[in-house]
Amino acid sequence: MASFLQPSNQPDESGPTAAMKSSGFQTSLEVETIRELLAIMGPSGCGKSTLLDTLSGRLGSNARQAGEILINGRKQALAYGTSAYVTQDDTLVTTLTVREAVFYSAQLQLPDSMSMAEKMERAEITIREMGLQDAMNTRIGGWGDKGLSGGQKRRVSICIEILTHPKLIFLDEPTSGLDSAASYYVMRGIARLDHKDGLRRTVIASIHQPSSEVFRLFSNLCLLSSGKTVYFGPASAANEDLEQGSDDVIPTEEVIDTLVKSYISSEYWQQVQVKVAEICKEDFEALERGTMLDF
Ligand SMILES: Nc1ncnc2c1ncn2[C@@H]1O[C@H](COP(=O)(O)OP(=O)(O)OP(=O)(O)O)[C@@H](O)[C@H]1O
Repeated sequence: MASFLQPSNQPDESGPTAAMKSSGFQTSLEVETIRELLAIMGPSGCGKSTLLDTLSGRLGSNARQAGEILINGRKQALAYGTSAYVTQDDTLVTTLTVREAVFYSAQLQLPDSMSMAEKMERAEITIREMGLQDAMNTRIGGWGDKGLSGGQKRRVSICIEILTHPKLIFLDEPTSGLDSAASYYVMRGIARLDHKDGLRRTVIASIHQPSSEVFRLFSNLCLLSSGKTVYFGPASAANEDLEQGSDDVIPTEEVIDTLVKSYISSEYWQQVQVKVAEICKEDFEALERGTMLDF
């Protein structure tokens, strides 16, 4: 698996890179997750959903935002179909089967240039990609009308959002309300997408208390505390970095301050700065050559 710090030699095959610098919420984050999964973690109220909303351009007008969000090193709006946002709530029509729900959605979302047969095929492939082939003809169901399990419903919601093959996928707590097995199947479906269809995606998910199996699926971790980044780097390296604590009782604010300072003076922070600068330079050079980075 490629490290998140490895430069891409083939920018035209890469997924998008989102970078957010020093927002007005005092969150400072640069995200580089080409072909990998980034977990945004932290205690309740630390700002996970806010960061996700900010990166995806969904932040409400009543919130103040500063800094900039760069996609592949450039300020640009996310074009229709290039990104998807899967919310915590499944808003599905309970009387439809999985096949019907995904196919109807394909008819609405996919371009007129695709034939009905192609749309049907895309729907079926997407259902299989998310491991729902055995539930293809099961009604979604709701209160008093037992249908799919919670985890299966979440996977149907994800199917509907990935029909257009977005390269940037935001997931807000995709495992909330699910047991550890269902959480694992949801996240494994997402993690395997690239391998199944060969399309490369950037996935950014806020996640609460993942099991160790789910955590291992993530390549990178952004750990927040009170809206500040206390760690951003390879998920596998987070343990050793954060376990160096002390037994002394220190006020929470002081601990957060120490963690933020320690992160900013760490090699991970330095490497992220270098990587973001490289991406911006690559984009500038691509612009000069007239070969824009593909999104
Ligand atoms: N960087 C920040 N600076 C200041 N306030 C922030 C910041 N990020 C989020 N907030 C505020 O903190 C509150 C909680 O944020 P948010 O809902 O994003 O947290 P969360 O981690 O997603 O919480 P939960 O896990 O409980 O869903 C919101 O009122 C939000 O406006």
